[in-house]
Amino acid sequence: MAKIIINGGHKISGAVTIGGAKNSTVALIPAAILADTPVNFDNVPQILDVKNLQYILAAMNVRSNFENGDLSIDPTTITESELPSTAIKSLRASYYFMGALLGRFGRATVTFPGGDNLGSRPIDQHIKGFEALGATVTEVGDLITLDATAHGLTGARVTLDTVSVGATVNIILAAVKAKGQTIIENVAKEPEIIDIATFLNNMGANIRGAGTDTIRITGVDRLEARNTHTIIPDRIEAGTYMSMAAAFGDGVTIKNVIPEHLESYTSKLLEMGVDMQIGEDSVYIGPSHDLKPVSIKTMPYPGFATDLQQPITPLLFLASGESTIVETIYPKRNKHIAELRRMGAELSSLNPGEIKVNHSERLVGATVEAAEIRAGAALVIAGIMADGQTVIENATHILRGYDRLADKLASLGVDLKIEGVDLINLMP
Ligand SMILES: CC(=O)N[C@H]1[C@@H](OP(=O)(O)OP(=O)(O)OC[C@H]2O[C@@H](n3ccc(=O)[nH]c3=O)[C@H](O)[C@@H]2O)O[C@H](CO)[C@@H](O)[C@@H]1O
Ligand SMILES: C=C(OP(=O)(O)O)C(=O)O
Repeated sequence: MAKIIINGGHKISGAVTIGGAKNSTVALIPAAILADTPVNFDNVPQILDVKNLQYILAAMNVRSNFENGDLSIDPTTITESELPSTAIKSLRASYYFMGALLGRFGRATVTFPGGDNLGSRPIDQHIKGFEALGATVTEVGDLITLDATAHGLTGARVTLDTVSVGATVNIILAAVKAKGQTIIENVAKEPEIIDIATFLNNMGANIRGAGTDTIRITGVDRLEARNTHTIIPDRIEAGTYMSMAAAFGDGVTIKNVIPEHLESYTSKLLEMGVDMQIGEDSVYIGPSHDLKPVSIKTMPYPGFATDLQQPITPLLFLASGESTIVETIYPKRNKHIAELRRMGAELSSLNPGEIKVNHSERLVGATVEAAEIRAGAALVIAGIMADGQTVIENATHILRGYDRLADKLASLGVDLKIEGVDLINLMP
């Protein structure tokens, strides 16, 4: 079981470069199996989710090679195979193999995905989309079987009942080679969805409207990669380092950022009074003084991201009064609260989805547990701020999605070590 051990209390400074977006990468890799040629990605983050996706690809006889942030995938020898359920369960985005395998073979059998424990995470909207395109969906226990081999997939109009990133991408993957036109309404507008549409369109797909409420897809027969796809920077990783820098920094530059992807986040930091200079593709955060409390409500993009409500929390401890967070996407996403309280922080949740964060004068190191990736990110920041040693157990959740965490934090001056994870395999 991986552990992160931090000797806190030392201010951070310097520069950190943000990696490729986890939530793009974990969709692009399954999307690659739709290609009729090998595909190449760069700016790929070194995260456990990528390793597990490579493992799943290998089970389908799809070779992949990952070095120095460059990932090549050759899906031309793909075979239909049983997918390794432990790897499928290790991450949420394994659900993209449903759409991608449907698009490739007209059928798929995939174990219900894993991913972080944020409360209930249904996939009914994904299924609704697959059925609209003509797939028969059967669920037996944990196994979901999708089958459209009798008549093939045919374009259809699908209106999502809930704005869902996963359902939007999964329906795109299934529709991209379907017969005719698919129209998906009430879709998610996250930048990662635009990234995936760009990758597929550059291979010859016909996807229009990514980034708006309605996406139109006209099916094509072949997808051929002609160039390397550069993955967009991870806005959640960037937001995490911005919070860390504002909470306990002496001047930190965060590079490889698309500031437009973080507007609802940076506007909250500015409202608090964080010293921030936003450049074209970088953000400088100066030392913080006299921060004000804020009210935050998580919303689908372009609203305040649920994936940043926990990472911003340690910064809220510095504010002069009580801040409130309303978590509308995952009301039970509060596994950080008890752990931060163990470190001396004052925060509580009396009603589901409502968190009150108070000024907390001093944090002290403790042994805590990362129940999920962003709860873990909050603990990393708190551990850096705390006096003494913090041991974060169950740190695999954090390493699922934070690129080269140990190297990046060490370069900012953090005294930390990671134990119990196969680091050699995570190195370039
Ligand atoms: C791999 C990936 O990209 N993960 C992100 C993705 O997760 P994920 O794609 O799983 O999240 P969704 O956007 O689908 O979920 C949004 C909301 O819709 C609900 N819902 C979703 C699908 C469905 O079929 N039925 C349904 O009711 C969910 O319970 C949740 O309340 O978006 C989340 C919300 O921004 C982020 O926290 C995750 O980091
Ligand atoms: C919840 C997250 O990831 P996943 O959907 O992969 O579990 C996240 O990145 O914050």
